[in-house]
Amino acid sequence: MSEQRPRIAITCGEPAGIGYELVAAAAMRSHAAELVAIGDPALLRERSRVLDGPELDTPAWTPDAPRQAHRVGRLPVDPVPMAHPAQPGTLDPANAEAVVTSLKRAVRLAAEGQVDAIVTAPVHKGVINDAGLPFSGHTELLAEMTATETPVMMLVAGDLRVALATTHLPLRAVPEAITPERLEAVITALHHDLVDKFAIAAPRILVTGLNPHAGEGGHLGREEIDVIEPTLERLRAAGLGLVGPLPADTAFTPRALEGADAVLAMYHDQGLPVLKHAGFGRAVNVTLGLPIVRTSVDHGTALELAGTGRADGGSLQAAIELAADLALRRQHRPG
Ligand SMILES: NC(=O)C1=CN([C@@H]2O[C@H](COP(=O)(O)OP(=O)(O)OC[C@H]3O[C@@H](n4cnc5c(N)ncnc54)[C@H](O)[C@@H]3O)[C@@H](O)[C@H]2O)C=CC1
Ligand SMILES: NCC(=O)COP(=O)(O)O
Repeated sequence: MSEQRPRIAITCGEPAGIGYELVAAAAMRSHAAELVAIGDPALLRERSRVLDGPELDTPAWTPDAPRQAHRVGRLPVDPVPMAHPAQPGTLDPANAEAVVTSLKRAVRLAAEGQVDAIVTAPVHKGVINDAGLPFSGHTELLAEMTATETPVMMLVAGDLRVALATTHLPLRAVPEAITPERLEAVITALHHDLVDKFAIAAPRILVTGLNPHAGEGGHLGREEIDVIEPTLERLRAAGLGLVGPLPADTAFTPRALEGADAVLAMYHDQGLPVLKHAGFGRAVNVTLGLPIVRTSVDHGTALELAGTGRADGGSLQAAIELAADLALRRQHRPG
C-alpha cells in the first residue's frame, strides 16, 4: 500500500492564550505531515508577528483542497473568526463559541476522513462555561461527538505513559465514579490502544490504588478491596498484564516502573503531576478509545505568556509528531 502523508487539523484554542502563537510557530517549521489550522486566520497572522521572522501566510482552506506538503511559513486555515478582537491575557466569553465551533469542526473533519488526525491547542474551560456552554474538556466533548462511551486520557513523556481512570471531576466525585464497570472499560480501552496504537504486544500496566497506601488493608478506605482488586483479578483471568492496586506514592519510583508500559492512576492529580514533573514541555496528551486520532499539548492556556512569543512550543511539536505517527499506523492497519 502506498503511504499517504497524514493531514492534521490543528485547533488554535483559547484566543487570549498561547495557542495561536504556538500554532503559528509550528507552521514556521517543516513537518512530515500536512498541517491545516482551524481558527481565526487574522489572529494567526497577528500572533505570528510576535515571533522572529516574516508574517505567517494563511490561505483559506476547504476540505476539498488537494492534499499537499506543508510549506514552512504557510498555514492553510479553515476559518472560524472570533466574535471580538482577542487581547492576549484577557479572557472574553464572547469568543468561546468560536473556540468550541473550531473543535467541533475538527472532530467532524476527522470523523468524515477529511483529515487523518486532530491536534488541539489549549482551551480555557472556565471561560467556555462562563459563556454558558457546558464544557468539561476536549476528552469529554470528543467522546460525546464520536459516541465513545469510555474515552481514556493518557499523557506520554518519553517512556512514561500515565492514563487516568477518571478525567475532569471534582475530587469528591472521584470515589463513586470508580465503579467496576468504569474501571474495566478504561483498562480494556487502555490495553487495546497500547497494543493497537503503540504496538506493544503484551502491555504491562501498573494500576494505582485510590487511597493512601492502597487502602492499608481496608483501614484507609475500601475501594481497593471492593472495586479495584476484583476488577483486576477478572481482567488478569482474561489475559491482561496488570499489577496492582499499588500505593500511588511509590508506583512511580524508577524501580516500580521497570518493565511497565503504562500506569493507570485513579484521578487527574494523582497521575499528572508526576508526568508533568518528568516531562513538562515535551509531553503529549492522547485520547484513547476514540475512532479518530487526537493528540494535544501537556499545558494550558498560560494567559500570562500570551502575546510574548516566549511560550515553549515543544509539547505542540511532540503532539504533531505523535499524531502523524498514529495516523500512519492506522493507514498500515490491515483491513
Ligand atoms: N488541553 C487543554 O485544553 C488544557 C487546558 N488547560 C486550561 O488552561 C487553563 C490554565 O491552566 P493552568 O493550570 O494555569 O495551566 P497552564 O499550563 O496554563 O500554566 C501552568 C504554568 O505553566 C506555564 N506554562 C504553560 N504552558 C507553557 C509553555 N508552553 N511554555 C512555557 N510555560 C508554560 C505557565 O506560564 C504557568 O506558569 C485552565 O483553564 C485549564 O483548564 C489546562 C491543561 C490542558
Ligand atoms: N490536564 C489535561 C487536561 O486538562 C486536558 O484535558 P482535555 O481538554 O484534553 O480533555
